[in-house]
Amino acid sequence: MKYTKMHGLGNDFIFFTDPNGTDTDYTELAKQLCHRQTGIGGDGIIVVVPSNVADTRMRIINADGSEAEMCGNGIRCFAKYVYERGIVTKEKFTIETLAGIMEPTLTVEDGKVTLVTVNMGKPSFNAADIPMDIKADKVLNYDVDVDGVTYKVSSVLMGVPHTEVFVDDVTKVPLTTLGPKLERHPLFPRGTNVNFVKVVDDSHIKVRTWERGAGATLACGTGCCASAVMAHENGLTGREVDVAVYLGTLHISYSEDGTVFMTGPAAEVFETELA
Ligand SMILES: N[C@H](CCC[C@H](N)C(=O)O)C(=O)O
Repeated sequence: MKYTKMHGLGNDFIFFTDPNGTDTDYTELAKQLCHRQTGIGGDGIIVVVPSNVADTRMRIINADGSEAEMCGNGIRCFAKYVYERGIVTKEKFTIETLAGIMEPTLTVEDGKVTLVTVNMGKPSFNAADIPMDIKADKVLNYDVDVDGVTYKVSSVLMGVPHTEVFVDDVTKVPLTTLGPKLERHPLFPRGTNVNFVKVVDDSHIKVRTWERGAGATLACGTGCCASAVMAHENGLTGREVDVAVYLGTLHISYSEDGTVFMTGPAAEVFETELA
């Protein structure tokens, strides 16, 4: 089987195509391939499978084997992968995901995809959609207790569940201690990704993420979208925000009608054959 290693700002994935992969259980394969010592290494695997409702379909399985509904950095890489292999030949097309149909628009130079803008759809704010076990139309600055300490969180569904914690310095956040405790907090029946956010000014934020099913990652695309959306909903930024992560920046546009557009790079590292 041919595997391709790709990343979006360091959020890395192992890609392959499976024409018969519509219902395949990839749990064990994901754990095996994502292992950083005994496998290829990655935050997840991403599989190209057929779609009846879009030009193609993306399945994303986290390193722990759990399947996620969507992946922002992954879908930019997915768009590059399918275009450069001729699976899709248009520079604007549709991708079926468990979170709905997403629409990438490609920047192509000499046949190579150099930048991808994705229509990520609209966030869902109601606690029941996230899901979060409280009654709220929108979850802003909600008090959550973790080991006797109260944190103010803002949670949202941006394809996948995201919980925002606004901080003064993203280099001093309890990513690997508080991250997993919020990820699996009883308030979130399907878990949550956790983003620590520093607001720099009206159009710049910095984000560090602990991902559901993958742990601390170098970037999280849906997390950058969720962070920009909730920074605006908290009155802290405008609707056009550059989100800085370890290895670069995503531009998030949160339109007046609620639609979110994410623009950023996608990189192919290597391709290999494994038995
Ligand atoms: N770990 C996430 C899925 C991948 C999201 C992230 N890698 C992104 O770029 O959006 C979850 O289980 O919700």
